[in-house]
Amino acid sequence: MATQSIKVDSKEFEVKQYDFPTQQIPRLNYQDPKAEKLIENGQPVILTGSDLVGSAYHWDLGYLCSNLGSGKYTVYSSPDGKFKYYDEKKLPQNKSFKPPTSNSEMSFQDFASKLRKRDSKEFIYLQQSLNDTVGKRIVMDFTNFNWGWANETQKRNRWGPLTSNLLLVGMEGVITPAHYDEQENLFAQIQGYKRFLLFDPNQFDCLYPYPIYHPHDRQSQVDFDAPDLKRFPNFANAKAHEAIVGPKDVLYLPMYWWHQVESLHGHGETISITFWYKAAPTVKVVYPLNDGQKIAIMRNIEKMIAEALNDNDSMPQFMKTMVLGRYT
Ligand SMILES: O=C(O)C(=O)C[C@H](CCCc1ccccc1)C(=O)O
Ligand SMILES: [Zn+2]
Repeated sequence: MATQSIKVDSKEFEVKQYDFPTQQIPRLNYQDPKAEKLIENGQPVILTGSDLVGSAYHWDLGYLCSNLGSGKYTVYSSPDGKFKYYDEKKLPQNKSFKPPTSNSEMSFQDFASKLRKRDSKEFIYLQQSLNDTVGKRIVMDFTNFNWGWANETQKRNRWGPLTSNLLLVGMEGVITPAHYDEQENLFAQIQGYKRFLLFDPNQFDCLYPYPIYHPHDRQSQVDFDAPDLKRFPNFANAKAHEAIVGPKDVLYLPMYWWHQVESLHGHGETISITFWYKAAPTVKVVYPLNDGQKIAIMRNIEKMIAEALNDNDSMPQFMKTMVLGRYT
């Protein structure tokens, strides 16, 4: 695997090299009017100085072990370090689907001891929404997040309600392959370094998401390590943005923006917390539509066709009949 070293803020990072060009995402103080403008326009930006999770900067494996209580945490395991998300609710309609990762519930202490055992060939990744089973010190840290700024940002951009805070603790080298989410996201980094490869929603036709009824809905079908340009020719035109986030950074990750997330080697396990917000309700449709709105329309149409046909196997032929030779 070809790697390249990139410098960010006088720090050097060894990162995997892919076939597409990348350009850096701006890194601005959270109170900079330029940063607020970017968020308003749904453009990604790395925010410094917000202390959004300042009360969690001291979270490390040891502290979490002693303060997360004995609750169970969902830990994913992958043989190749890739953790392509899949929707378990769609497994019944996809009998032949083989999940690429396994997951199990374990105490944080068990997870931490698995992490420390260097010999384990498997990669593991803890992904758990913060709930009330955590110890009271964690609850206190959580209540001391910079909610003033978070709530003000949510209001100013007319985002919907905060839906969840996901605690992510990953081994060095774990990768969440390219996908998009349907929520606005303030991604707070606490320990370690994560490289985000971001793609504008208008790159939808370069990234070939799975069909909507597939467990990997919203994930790209393209294997970035070995892209199949026969099946996915337009991937050759993909253009990425890149953001390396470290401790105390917050990345504003706009809804519908594609992202691949890599926990970088040489800086220890990564600890992150997501702040996912529902989309701003569309009060009045304004033309021309933006790319996110077009993706929402495509998803609704795919859902309606799948429902109307009531037979996913006939969907490919139906879609080709509708488009090929007619809308080309
Ligand atoms: O914050 C984001 O949006 C990310 O993709 C962060 C990513 C883990 C996300 C795990 C996940 C993906 C889909 C549904 C629920 C959970 C990482 O940091 O590795
Ligand atoms: Zn995501």
